[in-house]
Amino acid sequence: MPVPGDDMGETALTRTPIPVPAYFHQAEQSFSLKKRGRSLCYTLPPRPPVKTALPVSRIFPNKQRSWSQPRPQSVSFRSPQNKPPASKLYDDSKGETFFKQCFRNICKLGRGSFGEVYKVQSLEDGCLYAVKRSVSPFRGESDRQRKLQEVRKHERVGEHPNCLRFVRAWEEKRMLYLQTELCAGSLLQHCEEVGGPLASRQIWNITCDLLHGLKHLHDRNLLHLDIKPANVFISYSGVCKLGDFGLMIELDGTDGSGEAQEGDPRYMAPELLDGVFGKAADVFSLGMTLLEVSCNMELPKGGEGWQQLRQGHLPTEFTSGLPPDFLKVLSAMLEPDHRRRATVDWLLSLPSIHSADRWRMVSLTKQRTIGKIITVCQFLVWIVTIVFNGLSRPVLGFLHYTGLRAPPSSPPSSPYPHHLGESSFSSEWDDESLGDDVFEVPPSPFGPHRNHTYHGQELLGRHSPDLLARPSLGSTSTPRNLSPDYNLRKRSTLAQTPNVSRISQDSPCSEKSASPSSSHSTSGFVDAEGQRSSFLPRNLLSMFDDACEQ
Ligand SMILES: Nc1ncnc2c1ncn2[C@@H]1O[C@H](COP(=O)(O)OP(=O)(O)OP(=O)(O)O)[C@@H](O)[C@H]1O
Ligand SMILES: [Mg+2]
Ligand SMILES: [Mg+2]
Repeated sequence: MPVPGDDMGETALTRTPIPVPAYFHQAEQSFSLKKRGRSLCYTLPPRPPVKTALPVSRIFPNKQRSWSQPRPQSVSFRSPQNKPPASKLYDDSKGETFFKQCFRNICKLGRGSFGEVYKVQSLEDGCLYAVKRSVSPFRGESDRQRKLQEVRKHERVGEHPNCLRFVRAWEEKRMLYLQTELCAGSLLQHCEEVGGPLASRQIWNITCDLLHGLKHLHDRNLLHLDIKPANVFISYSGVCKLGDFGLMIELDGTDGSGEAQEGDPRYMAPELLDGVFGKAADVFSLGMTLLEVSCNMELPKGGEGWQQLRQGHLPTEFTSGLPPDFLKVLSAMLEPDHRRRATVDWLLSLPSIHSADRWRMVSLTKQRTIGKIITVCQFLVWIVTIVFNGLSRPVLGFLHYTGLRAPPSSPPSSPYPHHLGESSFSSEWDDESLGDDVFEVPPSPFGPHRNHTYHGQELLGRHSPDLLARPSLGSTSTPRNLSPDYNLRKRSTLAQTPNVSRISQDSPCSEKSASPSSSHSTSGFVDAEGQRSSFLPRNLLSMFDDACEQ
């Protein structure tokens, strides 16, 4: 018997509400608070074994493809030309990789299913960046094309203050490298550090930032499809940015769902199960992200709790403490029916979001102004130190000459013996072998192997004491639980790292503006101590908190 359709061209059957199972109320118990210290490797499936060399066929002639050549090649879909990435520093005859010649590897920031992300310093401009290197070599041309798509997607996103900035990409020895702006960490890492629900001001700020970032994507007919706290990055000035565009699809008139993949099931919109890929799916994932960070709730990957959240039931034991305005926003984002779900434009037009946005603008402006004042003060202190040093030397020489002061027992060594070309991690980036363990993180100086040299941390400390304190992680998404002993050491280390007030700058690209001496300060905290101004160290992410509180 034909089923009568309604004016939306829908059958009555599709509108029938899904029956609620009798044992549904028990699902309430399936929600839990977030467990601390659980690393992402718990949730990721084991990676397939990687072949470290191209398969050699005895039947078909072994054609050398251009991308399997050892030379680096720039990857761009805007100007597709097979040419090496531009850098004055790169010398083809040296035999070292482009990465090794042009960057200093500081530490590992995190790891996802696609790549491992490293904090690096460009030896060309001195700025800090993040470089994501594909986790395994291209297995063939189709695998390569699939991986290269992330570059095309990044290029499509373009520039927006709430989207991670893409710098460039290149491929070398069957690996893809993506260079992006460096952020202080992911929202997931921030929440792990806070260890509880975020303050309401922070939540509003995150909501505003991410809605603006999402508007930028949706206005360009782009769907992110992988919005989650691990893919939201917090800049050094506390601005939230959408990143990891690996699953992004372009609607561009066509459905685009042919190539679409669902992201993390915890944040996935229900309609994706039916193959309906639309902007509403991103709004739902953003809603889930906000629910997680505002309630410190462990989102279910499946089961009753998963179903319940996708039927509009928000667990009241978690959401009861949320401000009513925010709860309204959350409910509109988590509307089960994608056709009735709020759009980004509608959300941005809400009075509550409007006023939160205004506060956000004011606090960011204030923060930037304070940052600039601190930078100017630092510069002045640096000038005064130089002038003082210049004057004190002849005076001390004179005193020594007149016998009033004893000479130093040994000549003072250069406090900054390290130069930019050096990398204590160079072996980590040894591309001769491309196996799984090539990118093992060097032991943290705070970890059990504290005797290891770890020059990179000093540089890290200059920009982000918070990251300095955060040990390098095998898996980014969830940082390790920090022991009280570790926190104590962290504090004392920070106290010895005087240049950290530089974090108040907007960009981690402060090497250029830094004093020449400080830009080479990788010899150790003790050396640096006597040389620098006495600014108090500031925790980067606490600036975010401060900005929120303002
Ligand atoms: N620009 C950056 N600044 C700081 N940290 C970063 C940056 N890019 C990545 N990270 C860290 O590395 C982690 C993994 O990065 P990313 O999400 O881009 O990798 P992925 O392999 O594409 O992950 P996924 O499995 O989600 O696809 C992030 O969660 C974050 O902790
Ligand atoms: Mg990711
Ligand atoms: Mg990804």
